[in-house]
Amino acid sequence: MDQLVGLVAAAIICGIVYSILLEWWLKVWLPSKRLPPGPKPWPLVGSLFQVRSMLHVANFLKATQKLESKYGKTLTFWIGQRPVIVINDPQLAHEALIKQGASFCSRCMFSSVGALTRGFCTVNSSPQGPFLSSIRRNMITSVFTPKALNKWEVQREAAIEDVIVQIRQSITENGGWARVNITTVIRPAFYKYALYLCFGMYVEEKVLMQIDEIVNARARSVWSIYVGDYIPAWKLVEWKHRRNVTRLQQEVEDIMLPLIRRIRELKGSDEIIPGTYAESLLNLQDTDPRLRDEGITCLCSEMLTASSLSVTSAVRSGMSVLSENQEVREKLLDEIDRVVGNKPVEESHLTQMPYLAAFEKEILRMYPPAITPPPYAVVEACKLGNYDIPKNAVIYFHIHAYHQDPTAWPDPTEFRPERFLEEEVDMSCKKEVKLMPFGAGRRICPGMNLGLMEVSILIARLLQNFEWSQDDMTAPSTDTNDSRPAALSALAPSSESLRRGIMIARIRQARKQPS
Ligand code: HEM
Repeated sequence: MDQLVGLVAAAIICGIVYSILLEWWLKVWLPSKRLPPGPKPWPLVGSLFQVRSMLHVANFLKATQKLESKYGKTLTFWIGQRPVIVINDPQLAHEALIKQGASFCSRCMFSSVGALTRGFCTVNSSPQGPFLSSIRRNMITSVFTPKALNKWEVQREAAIEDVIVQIRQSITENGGWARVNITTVIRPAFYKYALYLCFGMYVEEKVLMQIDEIVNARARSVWSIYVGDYIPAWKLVEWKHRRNVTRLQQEVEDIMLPLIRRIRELKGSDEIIPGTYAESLLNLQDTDPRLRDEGITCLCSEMLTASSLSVTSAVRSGMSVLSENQEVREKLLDEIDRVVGNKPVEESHLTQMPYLAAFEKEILRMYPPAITPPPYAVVEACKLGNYDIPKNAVIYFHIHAYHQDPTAWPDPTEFRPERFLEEEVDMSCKKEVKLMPFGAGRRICPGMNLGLMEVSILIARLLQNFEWSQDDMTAPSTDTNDSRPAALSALAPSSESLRRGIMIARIRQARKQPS
């Protein structure tokens, strides 16, 4: 009995304390901040129970657009004591990323990300500072300069040829047609390429499969919000995720550490290919002791993830649109025939193919592989428009919202590559944020030119070699890595086929040459 009275008394006291806290939070603390508006958060948990699907980034961002009529295009939510600000307004995104780039250039040091990157040892996850400058500069000079890109052209061509040969083989074995999953055909070929670029050697099929599992897990963790990153006590609930992440990181190290040691031992000898990404990182290690071997494994696996996920997603969207849009398909084929005839499209041909470039931009506008960059952390408290942005704010830039803005894009839901022939749009967003599939500002994707080239070449070659049609017989997608929100897929000619990326391929018959 005494116990029951004690429990009831404790519950009443907790209730009173919570109400006082709520009153103070809503009436005193919150109004003292001039943050962008948003639903009134609850103490301790914030907006977690007010926004549906807040823990899934794509669904969360989609939900914020429904709240625009009430709060405007820039909104604040809360998880625990931390504000999460979503910028759906392209002008404000430009002000933040370009005009105030020095404040909006860091990443959030979430423990869920730290566990997967040995303490933020990737370009993507590293917070602003000298270490980021050093690894980002190294990545650009050793992988993305024209000279470095030329060096690996043969391997890129081999990866593309690998994709074509595989599809052709399936068609032959199946008696004239094949059901092709674009994702599972392209990704391993690109892992192979990226592994060669990193270590100067090819690896067995078994290792490629293992890498695919790791890449998928990384992708999932990017598209989820882990409450434990905001409310430390919640980490207990997310123990399973943390255990999986640690296991995966261990697997990456088991595969890559021996390769790194081999390069260290044989550096300078003719037993290894010179100028690989891993070798450049070992050189960097000589001057920067913060970079350990485990960190090099993270940077190399970032190369695998970055070079395969977005490219595959864009090609999958492109092929799906082409399989249903005969007019665009014919225009592309005409251009390909005119520039290369029966020869395969190569990197050097791309500058002569404006329609292919316009088609690719329209794909990236309608179906951006990343609907937001990874969340930004604000370096120091600052003003943005009329708002005060506190130092620890988490910022999401909603790329999909900018690409569908009716004031920037006439008929934004219509798929029309010609819009990019009529108007030059700068994807680096220096003057304005309009088309931002690669992010913008100091963290803009360093692989932009390579990504654009790979997507164009793959689309052109897949179209040159095969006839594509939708596969209406397959089951709905179980691809958990498809980050596109349902609203975005709904804009596609056939939303389910686009999500699945599974299509029927046949060998393309020779076309009549255009006059
Ligand atoms: C169609 C292809 C691609 C798309 C759409 C894409 C998109 C993006 C986006 C949206 C970001 C975030 C930028 C920001 O934070 O503002 C990013 C960052 C990054 N991307 Fe890409 N990317 C592509 C291809 C590639 C390729 C091929 C590589 C490398 C092989 C690459 C490497 C990276 C890296 C390292 C970062 C992190 C940059 C940083 O945080 O400083 N990307 N990418």
